[in-house]
Amino acid sequence: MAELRVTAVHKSFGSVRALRGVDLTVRSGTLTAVLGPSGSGKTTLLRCIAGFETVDAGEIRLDGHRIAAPGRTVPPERRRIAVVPQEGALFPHLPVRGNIAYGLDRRTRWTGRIESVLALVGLAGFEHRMPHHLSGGQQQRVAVARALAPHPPAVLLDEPFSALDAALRAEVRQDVRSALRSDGATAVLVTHDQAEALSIADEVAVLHDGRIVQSGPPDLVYHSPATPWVADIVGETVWLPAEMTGGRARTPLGPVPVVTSDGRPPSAPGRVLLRPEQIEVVPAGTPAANTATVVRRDFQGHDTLLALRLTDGTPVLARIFAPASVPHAIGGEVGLRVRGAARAFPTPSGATDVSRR
Ligand SMILES: Nc1ncnc2c1ncn2[C@@H]1O[C@H](COP(=O)(O)OP(=O)(O)OP(=O)(O)O)[C@@H](O)[C@H]1O
Repeated sequence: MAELRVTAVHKSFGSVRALRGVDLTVRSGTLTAVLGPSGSGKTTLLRCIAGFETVDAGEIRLDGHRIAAPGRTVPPERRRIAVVPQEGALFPHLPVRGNIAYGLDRRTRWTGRIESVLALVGLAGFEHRMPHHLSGGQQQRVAVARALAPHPPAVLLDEPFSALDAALRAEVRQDVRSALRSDGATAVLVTHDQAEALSIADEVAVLHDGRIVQSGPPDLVYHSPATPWVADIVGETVWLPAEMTGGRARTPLGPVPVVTSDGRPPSAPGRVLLRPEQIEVVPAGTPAANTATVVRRDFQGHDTLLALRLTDGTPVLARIFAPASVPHAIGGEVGLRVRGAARAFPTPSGATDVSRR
């Protein structure tokens, strides 16, 4: 397995600038999730890495070798990078074994590699099944086994779990993650699903309009987003207008300690970011709590996301975990307190975004 390094890559289609100077490094044996909304350039980036598209500027290196630059393109078959598409695209007329053997040389077919990659994805003993006798999740596991079998230098996964239903998706992605890890694969997964990116990647790279705007470990990107846009794309947000002085912010939820990306205490008006799990719901009338009215409930099984409105009209989201200790009927009143510090974005443009929710 090899390090993958994308440096200042640009790619346009006519007047559409799909990639505008992408920098991305995927360390050997790690998985990076490229997270971005529709049209941000995820598939184009994957296709440039795989060799299905040329690059207009910049370069891509795999294990130190330059595989793409303007006027220099190593063809896809010589890159040996494996691609797992959205739906497995298995050969329907071949059994599982035949599907995996397809890309292997004759000798490797009989080394036990097919059995070992099947075991890695949790399908030991499935060699003779036909694809139409497999569930969607099993088909995707076979697609991953097929990708890993020839020991490719890198594996690219293009929204590989999007066709699976929610419960199966969580299970298959964790199994695929551990298969990639056990095999030491260098992998890039593109997705627009923030939960997927945060849950399976070693690093998350956030793509916005053809540029990586932040990359780092999932907890860093979630807790210390570089911009308000990144904050919104990686999770639910509570934006509050704030006056900031000496490491504290005056907000509609009262005084809150704040942190900034450079560690310096902000001293400007702007807005602060909290995550819904930082909002503690207590009984209405609790001393030092802010009164709020419940306007919507989104029950998610293990937790519930509450949309609330403070008495001054400010919208707030709170995540409460089952079993809820405080009644929270729609239209009812509760008290709110803040846990931990807020992230400060001392920009005067804050009010516009706050009004979105
Ligand atoms: N072959 C092409 N010809 C013209 N425009 C293209 C082509 N491929 C992609 N684009 C444009 O480039 C931009 C980025 O597209 P891309 O498919 O890479 O985004 P994406 O993040 O993968 O989106 P999605 O999540 O919807 O698949 C879009 O504006 C798209 O319309």
